[in-house]
Amino acid sequence: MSVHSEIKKITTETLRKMKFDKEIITMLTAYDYTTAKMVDAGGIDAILIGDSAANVMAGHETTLPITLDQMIYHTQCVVRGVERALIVADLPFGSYQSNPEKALDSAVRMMKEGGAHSIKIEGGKEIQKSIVKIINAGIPVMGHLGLTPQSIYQFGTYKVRAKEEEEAEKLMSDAKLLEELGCFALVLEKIPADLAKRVSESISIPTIGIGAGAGCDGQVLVYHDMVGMNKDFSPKFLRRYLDLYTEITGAVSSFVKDVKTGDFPNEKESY
Ligand SMILES: Nc1nc(=O)c2c([nH]1)NC[C@@H]1CN(c3ccc(C(=O)N[C@@H](CCC(=O)O)C(=O)O)cc3)CN21
Ligand SMILES: CC(C)C(=O)C(=O)O
Ligand SMILES: [Mg+2]
Repeated sequence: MSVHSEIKKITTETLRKMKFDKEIITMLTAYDYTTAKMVDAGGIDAILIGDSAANVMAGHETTLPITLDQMIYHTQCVVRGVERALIVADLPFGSYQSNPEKALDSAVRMMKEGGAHSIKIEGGKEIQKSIVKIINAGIPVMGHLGLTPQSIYQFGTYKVRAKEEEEAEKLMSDAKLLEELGCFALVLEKIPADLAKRVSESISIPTIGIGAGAGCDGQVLVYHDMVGMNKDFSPKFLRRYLDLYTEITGAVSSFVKDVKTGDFPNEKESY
């Protein structure tokens, strides 16, 4: 890496400053080199190698089956495509919940083998010791509260979280705890907009929302959802910027037609 790098890299400190300057933070997922390159070139601030790879890459029903080895592989692919964005990698289900030592081992592997710049883990007070252990090793941690998909079998549904006062209060105190522990940012997933706004105003670290309204310090979406590759995922919080499902199936059927009719390859496309 050149010392005289032309590109200004985004760091956890950059995100902190963005909140201070009231500049809204953007994050998208990526799981592979080619996509990461495009997302980075589009000017995104942070790229998340989400455990949503279990869904959009592997076709699983939930995020639970993806392994640490698989997440490391996706992270390695993304890292090769990124020049500017901050790289955040999800620690998958089972790689940090059992004890702080295991959590640190998983985080270290994600940094050392994966090449991530930071890791994200789901939960608050329950995983406090693990968060401290990881941060003490010099690894930046992004928190994740609200709808935490690794706990889906406990929740039972993907409905909005923290609508009731009790859960909202726990979320607020977890958010303050994550700030105190030294997390550099925090994802808020599928919670009422007014709660997300109150949380964002109550802590100094940036909040990045998904289905958490405009009061957050940043917004994140799953790449495949926002480019319209996912036909069967239409939550209210999603904005689709392309209809790639239609575009790509159309392109495939044109290729099929051109080949079957003998139109492709033509003379110019042959040697
Ligand atoms: N493709 C994809 N996009 C995501 O945003 C995403 C994943 N996968 N996988 C991991 C988590 C799971 N997430 C989810 C999952 C479901 C809903 C959701 O709103 N589902 C239903 C409503 C469920 C209900 O009300 O019971 C919907 O409206 O589609 C939202 C976020 C967000 N993450
Ligand atoms: C939805 C985002 C925040 C996530 O955790 C993921 O993509 O796995
Ligand atoms: Mg995730």
